[in-house]
Amino acid sequence: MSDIHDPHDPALTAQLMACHDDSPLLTALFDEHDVLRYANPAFQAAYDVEPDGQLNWAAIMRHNHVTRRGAMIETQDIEAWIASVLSRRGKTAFRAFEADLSDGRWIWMTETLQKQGWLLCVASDITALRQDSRALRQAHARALAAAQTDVLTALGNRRHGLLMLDQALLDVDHWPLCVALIDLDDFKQINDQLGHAAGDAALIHFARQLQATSRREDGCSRLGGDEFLLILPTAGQPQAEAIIQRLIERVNQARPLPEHPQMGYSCSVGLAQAQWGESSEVLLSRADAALYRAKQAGRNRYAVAD
Ligand SMILES: Nc1nc2c(ncn2[C@@H]2O[C@H](COP(=O)(O)OP(=O)(O)OP(=O)(O)O)[C@@H](O)[C@H]2O)c(=O)[nH]1
Repeated sequence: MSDIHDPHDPALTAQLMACHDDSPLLTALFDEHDVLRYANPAFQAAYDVEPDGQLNWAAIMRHNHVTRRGAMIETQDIEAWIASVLSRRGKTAFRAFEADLSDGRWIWMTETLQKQGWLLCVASDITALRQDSRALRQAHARALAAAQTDVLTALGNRRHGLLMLDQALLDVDHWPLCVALIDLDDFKQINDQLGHAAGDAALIHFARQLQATSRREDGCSRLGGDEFLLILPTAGQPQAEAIIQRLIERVNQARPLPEHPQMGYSCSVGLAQAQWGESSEVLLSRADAALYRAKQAGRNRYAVAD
């Protein structure tokens, strides 16, 4: 039999790469740390980027924002914009959306999550499609994103977090699955002593630490007030504990308010590993009981649910 169907055939691989090189489709591959590992010439030209084995997606977006090339990003706060997109990027097996490029093109981007955590991005130029329904579609996409986003921190909001949890509990590919309920310690004091705006700044700061510490596939959301939910797919208890430990240490070292360089803060965490068939309500109530124990034990620590 001919080996033309052998996916490991080097000749076939070379042919496939040549196709990508010549293709008008924008194709890129990001690894599990969201570092760009491959981009075909169409993608490189569109996003003004060259893979160097270090550049991650967020850095590409910051560069695009500053230079006004590549992705069209209309925001006053690029970090909030990045946080908001990261709360959706790479969280589901497949996602597709429209996006504008600064050169005036309009693309249909698809993101396909590979089993090992790499993200395949393929986009086609849809500028020529009918413009009349475009505004409506964009408004719809914006409304959908807003409905999922916490206004203050730009993380997923409560509704989005709970929806992601329900989906994760049903997806066998996400198991083992852990969740962490996180609550800032004595947060009321920050508000009382330094004012509500300082409290807001601390909440935003914490949201950034949470995203920076977690993996791309993890779901970060703000449930309300100073309480956050971290969904950890494909993480057993030891891995989840390591991530939470890193988060607690990172927060301990942080000084969130430049105008109050002495002020630190901390958080407490209730960690629970999901059991097959368990509802999100029961899982969260176990995590909540663990969080309560962490608070009782002196705060600035995590406790694991029974
Ligand atoms: N600045 C600010 N404060 C908020 C916001 N939402 C809720 N809060 C405040 O967050 C505080 C939450 O306090 P609690 O979690 O009950 O208690 P705590 O002081 O953190 O103490 P422990 O949780 O027991 O460690 C309350 O004072 C709320 O008013 C917000 O969006 N911005």
